[in-house]
Amino acid sequence: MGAVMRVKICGLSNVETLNAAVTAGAAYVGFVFFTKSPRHVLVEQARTLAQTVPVGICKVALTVNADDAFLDEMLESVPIDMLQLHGSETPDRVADLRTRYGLPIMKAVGIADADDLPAIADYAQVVDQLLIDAKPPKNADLPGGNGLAFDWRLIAGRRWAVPWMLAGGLRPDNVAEAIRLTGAQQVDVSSGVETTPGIKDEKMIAEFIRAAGGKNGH
Ligand SMILES: O=C(O)c1ccccc1N[C@@H]1O[C@H](COP(=O)(O)O)[C@@H](O)[C@H]1O
Repeated sequence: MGAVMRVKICGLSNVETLNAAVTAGAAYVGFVFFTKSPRHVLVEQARTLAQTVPVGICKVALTVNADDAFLDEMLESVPIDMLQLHGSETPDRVADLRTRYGLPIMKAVGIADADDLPAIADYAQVVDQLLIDAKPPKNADLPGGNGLAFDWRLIAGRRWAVPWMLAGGLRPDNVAEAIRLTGAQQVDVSSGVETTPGIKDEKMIAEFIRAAGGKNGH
């Protein structure tokens, strides 16, 4: 029997779409704590949402170069299972955060061409998981969540020392091909299941998880 595909739905900000992700079989649900993002949630809002997530589904907090004061406050209130670091956090900063909070860390690494690949192995030394995403365009407002894919052939057949997740421009109509080309066993989506930036669609969420072959093991 093949490995179970694990799907993360990121940028959930209301109970309806959170429930849709849970019901459709998401293994991870993500909350974005980045004020420039159309998916940004406040700490209180995330707390309310996170409290409804069944045990066994990983609740991920996405932050971008967050400082300790914010992380202390957020993690005090919100029952988070994993930190996703989506900024320019260095390997040393990642290692410090992992020790400070005792939570699994997933570091996003942006890929545009082959020169970006060594950073994946560098971060693999200090994280629990890697998130391999498209590098944002220069001057982009957001370091992720732009609906942009990279050339998946760049990572075809490659393996790293820790589990990894594929992200960037995935949609219900391309995720199966992305999985086939890269061998990913975990995939992450945000804008590909939205009607407009920040507005998730329950049907697209279910369609994406079905197309990816996702199950949460429940
Ligand atoms: O989703 C956001 O708004 C966001 C903001 C800041 C950093 C990362 C963000 N999203 C993450 O980006 C990737 C790819 O997203 P997309 O599917 O291409 O829209 C994904 O990991 C999101 O978690």
